[in-house]
Amino acid sequence: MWVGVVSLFPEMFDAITRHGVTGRAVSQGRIALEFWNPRDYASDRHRTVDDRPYGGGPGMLMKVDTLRAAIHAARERASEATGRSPRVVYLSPQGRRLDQQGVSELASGPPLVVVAGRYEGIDERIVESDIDEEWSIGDYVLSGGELPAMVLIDAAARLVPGVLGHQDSAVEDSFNEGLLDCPHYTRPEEIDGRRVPDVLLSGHHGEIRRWRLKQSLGRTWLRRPDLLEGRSLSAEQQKLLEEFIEEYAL
Ligand SMILES: Nc1nonc1C(=O)N[C@@H]1CC[C@H](O)C1
Repeated sequence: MWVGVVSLFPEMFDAITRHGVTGRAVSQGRIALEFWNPRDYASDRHRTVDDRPYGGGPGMLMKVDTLRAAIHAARERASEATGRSPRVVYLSPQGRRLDQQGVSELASGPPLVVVAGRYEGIDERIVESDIDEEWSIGDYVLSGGELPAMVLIDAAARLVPGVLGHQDSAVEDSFNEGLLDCPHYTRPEEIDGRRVPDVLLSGHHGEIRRWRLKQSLGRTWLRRPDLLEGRSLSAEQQKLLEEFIEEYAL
């Protein structure tokens, strides 16, 4: 997976390029990240990358010419590196809310150029002319688009074949089945009197699978019933959820 990143702080992305699952994927060449910093396109002595908003008010916007130059350079490189025109996405609270479905769509589409805003954001005319899609990681305001960009890239990278050591762990992740994840346990068998559920010590893989699915369904029912709305459950899933609800009511 190739991703172009437009950011004033490319060094922030060390968090995903040098650590963990994504860092390994980069070192193995399964993921390639390339960076364009608008500051490199500044021609003035102070290498200005921000500008004042028309209409006044607090805060600044990203300067148009340096941002556009960086986006255009990233677009060109995307086509050169992948042979396909990129999808340019901008992270902002005004965007479509990112969820696993959205991650899957983005990961399976054209190569991505991810634009990370700073200050109060970017000129609307750039959104109209240079941005293909606007995405949000949630209803809160951050200092920059770099963390949202890393969230998106990390989630997309996990879907690239071979990135996860044990491919199933992607499937068992929350939201891959559209359900919340089941509880997980590791050594020791008891912590302050709290024991690991016996089924997980039984070695009965079929029972363990059913227990985990039941817990996922039950947790989703308790914590995120919206995820179950309009969702058709298999006969097994329906039975397990009904069992969970009965036990919960006791
Ligand atoms: N929530 C979010 N999901 O994606 N991006 C954000 C976000 O808060 N962006 C900041 C707004 C102004 C600053 O430029 C960056």
